[in-house]
Amino acid sequence: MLNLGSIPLARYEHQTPLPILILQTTVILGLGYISLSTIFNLVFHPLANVPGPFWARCSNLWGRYQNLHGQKAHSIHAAHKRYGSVVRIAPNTLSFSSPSSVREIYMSKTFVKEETFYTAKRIFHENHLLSFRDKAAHHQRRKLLSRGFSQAALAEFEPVIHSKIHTLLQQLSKISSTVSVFDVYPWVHMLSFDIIYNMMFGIDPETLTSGKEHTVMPWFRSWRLTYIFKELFPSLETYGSYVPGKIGGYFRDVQKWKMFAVEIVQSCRDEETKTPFLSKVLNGQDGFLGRLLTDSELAEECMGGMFGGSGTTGTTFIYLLWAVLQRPSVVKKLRDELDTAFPPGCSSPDSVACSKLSYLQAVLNESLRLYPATIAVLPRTAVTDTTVGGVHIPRGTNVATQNLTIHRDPQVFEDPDSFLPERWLNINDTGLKEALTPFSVGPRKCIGSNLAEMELRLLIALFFLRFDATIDSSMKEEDMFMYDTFNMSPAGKKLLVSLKERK
Ligand code: HEM
Repeated sequence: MLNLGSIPLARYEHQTPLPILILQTTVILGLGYISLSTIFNLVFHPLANVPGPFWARCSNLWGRYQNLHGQKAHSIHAAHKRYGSVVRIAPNTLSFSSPSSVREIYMSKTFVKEETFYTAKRIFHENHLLSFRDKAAHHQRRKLLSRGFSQAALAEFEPVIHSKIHTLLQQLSKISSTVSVFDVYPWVHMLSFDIIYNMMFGIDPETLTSGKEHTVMPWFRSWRLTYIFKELFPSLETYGSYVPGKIGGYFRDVQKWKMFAVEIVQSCRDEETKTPFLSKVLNGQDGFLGRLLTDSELAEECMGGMFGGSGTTGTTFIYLLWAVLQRPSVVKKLRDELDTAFPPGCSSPDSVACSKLSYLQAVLNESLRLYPATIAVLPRTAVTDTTVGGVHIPRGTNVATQNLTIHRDPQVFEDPDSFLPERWLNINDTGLKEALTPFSVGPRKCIGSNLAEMELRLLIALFFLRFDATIDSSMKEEDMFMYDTFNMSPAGKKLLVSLKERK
């Protein structure tokens, strides 16, 4: 006998449950989207004819993956060697290797900072000088903050730099009298941290004196990880601190850092601080906003300044030691110049006297060339159709150069991979100078370049006048691999040296 009731039941039993159905559809649509966009990127995209690594032409994930592994600048450099002066490093992004393109891109009004990359560089939900994309807003903020980096502000600040370098050298001398080999890396970074913290907040964090990490330092390291994650998932900017576990922990650290910085700014305001930086900007109007900055905005600027000003100078000096100490003839020439300029019993070197030393400057230039603290691409987006190096750039395309490649251009720098300070002596070739862009160029050039150079010149002079140093034989090239996270640092995060006070 026919059982009519069994027919709908059987049909129901063969139906796929709704959640599985949704999942299947999502996967199919997702795969369809990825396949279509890959085909579009490879075949129909306006940049489809520009050469580049296959996966970079397919998807942005190539660059994100390189970022996560600190390899991006190196992979782009290798791509230029393989494919030539214009390389497609993401479906919508071109990298240029010729020094002339640096000026074409970074001095032109046709480009703005690229959105994902620079929004990720915000610290805690607000723009700071580095992250602004709007030109008018940036121009006014830069005008305000420039007061804090003026020649007058730096001259006022120079005694602090001297005193901090003096503390560093005392500590190094003390350590070297007890151990034969030690790691100079954390000490040099404490120096640059103490200097910039002092400049921004007018407070001495005394990490050099105590030899211990400051509370802020781990939060600061966490921030460098948050911007890598934010580039991958921009919505983490808003929700990051709610994510459980380690990744959310980085975002919560940044939150703590922000609260800490706001408190300091508040107390500086209450005490009408005399810090070289804050005293110049606390009571100045931001012309774009038409008002004073809030404590939160100021805190963000100080935190941005700390990012710009600590790892960068510290890392530059570490690489300078690494390069110079392996070359006794360079040490001798530097030392001869210093001994002549500052004979025993003479006053201590100051920034004006150091800026006149041509060999010292040559050594610094060569270190900034081979080991620029920012080796990475600095992406910009075209706001209208334009050209770079004769290549048509449609509106909306991202373009960039990176110092790792510009500074090793064999057409400008003979024997580009060798450390040769002599190339900077008596130069008639303006091309050489123009191709040295460690601080970038144009309206977004580093605002702290004068501070950085002043700090580094003094440190080089005082260090080499006082110590004989050698690199420990256990140090390997791999330890000094330039690990790229926008600002680079040596992969091994150490520099083992032996020091002796000079007689
Ligand atoms: C050797 C040391 C340094 C190097 C190699 C360096 C390099 C750079 C570079 C390449 C840029 C351009 C970034 C971009 O376009 O995305 C930049 C911007 C910046 N740097 Fe430095 N920097 C150094 C030291 C400093 C110091 C000491 C400060 C002090 C606060 C600082 C603060 C900044 C700021 C605030 C910006 C953003 C400027 C703007 O967009 O208007 N930097 N730096």
